[in-house]
Order: sequence, then structure tokens, then C-alpha cells
Amino acid sequence: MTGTLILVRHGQSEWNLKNLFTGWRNPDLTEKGIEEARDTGKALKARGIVPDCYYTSALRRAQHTLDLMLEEMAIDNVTIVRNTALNERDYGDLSGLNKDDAREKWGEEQVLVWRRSFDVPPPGGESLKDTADRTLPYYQAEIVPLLQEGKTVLVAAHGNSLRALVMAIEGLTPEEILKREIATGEPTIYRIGPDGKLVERVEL
Ligand SMILES: O=C(O)[C@H](O)COP(=O)(O)O
Repeated sequence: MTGTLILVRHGQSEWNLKNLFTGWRNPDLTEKGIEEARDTGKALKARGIVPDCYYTSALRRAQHTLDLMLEEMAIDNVTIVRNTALNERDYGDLSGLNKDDAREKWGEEQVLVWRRSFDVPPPGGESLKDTADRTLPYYQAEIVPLLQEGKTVLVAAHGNSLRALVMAIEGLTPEEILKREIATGEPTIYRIGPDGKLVERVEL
């Protein structure tokens, strides 16, 4: 028996639209983000997918995305588990700054290192490695056992907390994962075997 893991990045947030570093700050979705979340919910419903368990971060944009998806899937009265382990990577002192202004101030290369290196954290914030160090143990302890039982688990989270999961599940190197961009509202679906390992990636 295989379990199914559905990872969804939140829809476009107000700060994605304004091009601001967001991290643990808490903006809501834009109209476009609302539409992206609804479309992903509709697509899962059209595939006949009905998850058994629901996980999200402690941040509004991911929680709202999950709520909108559930509405489209006509699913209510379910338990939603919210945990900071699934939060976006903490952008530290960059949080709230415009990404173009930051490039002007510190240079293109430095900002790219902060955004896309594996283990160099932005000032006062988390690297992708730091993010993985909190996201992966949570995934292993809370979500993998459900997948091993054959359950379908939906996780609505963030670009970098999901990158950490994708890296571990697909066995990617730091170089490979840093090239992987996950679009807002984009679902990634995996079948996971009884050993907790990837069986296949499924296209929606
Ligand atoms: O927190 C943020 O600013 C974004 O959601 C992700 O940022 P990134 O594209 O720099 O990883």
C-alpha cells in the first residue's frame, strides 16, 4: 500500500506581489493568490483526491490557501494541524525589505547567495539547511507514519519549507534543490511506500 503526499505552496501573497522578503511575516493572499488556491483545490477535486489529513504552517497565507482549497473540494469539519515547523524560512533582517532594493544595497551576487545558497543564512535569519533542520524532523515524526499507513496527506506551506521536503523526498543535492522553483499555488504530488520512501511523483 502506498500513501499519497500532496505539497502545495501558498497562493501569491500581498508581499510576493510587492516583491518584499517575507519569511515569518504574516501577509495574506492577493486576489490572484486566492484564485490560485481555489484552482488547485478544483484540480485535486477533479482528480477525485480526498485527503485524510491536513497540515499547514502557523502563517496566514498558507492557512488561507488550505481553507480555500478545502472549500473548493467541498470538505469541511476536518482537523487542520498548524505548526511553525512548516513555516517559511525566516528571512531575518531582510524581512520586509524590497528584493530589488536589497540587490542595490548589497549587490546581486550577495542577495542570490542569501536567497539560493544551501547553508549561508541571511543576517539574523535561516538558511535552507536551518529550515530543513526543523521541517524534516517534523515531517518524519508526524507525516511519514501516516503515509506509511497508506493515508493521503495534504500539506499547504511555503517555497522554502517545501524545498526542504522535496530535497529529502527526491534525494536531491543542495545544487539541484536550489535550482528548483516552486510556483505559488503549485501542487507537487508523491506516492510514498511503506518504507517511507518515494515510489513515484504523480503529475496532476
Ligand atoms: O519569504 C519570501 O520572501 C518568499 O516567500 C520566498 O522567498 P525566496 O523566493 O527568496 O525564496
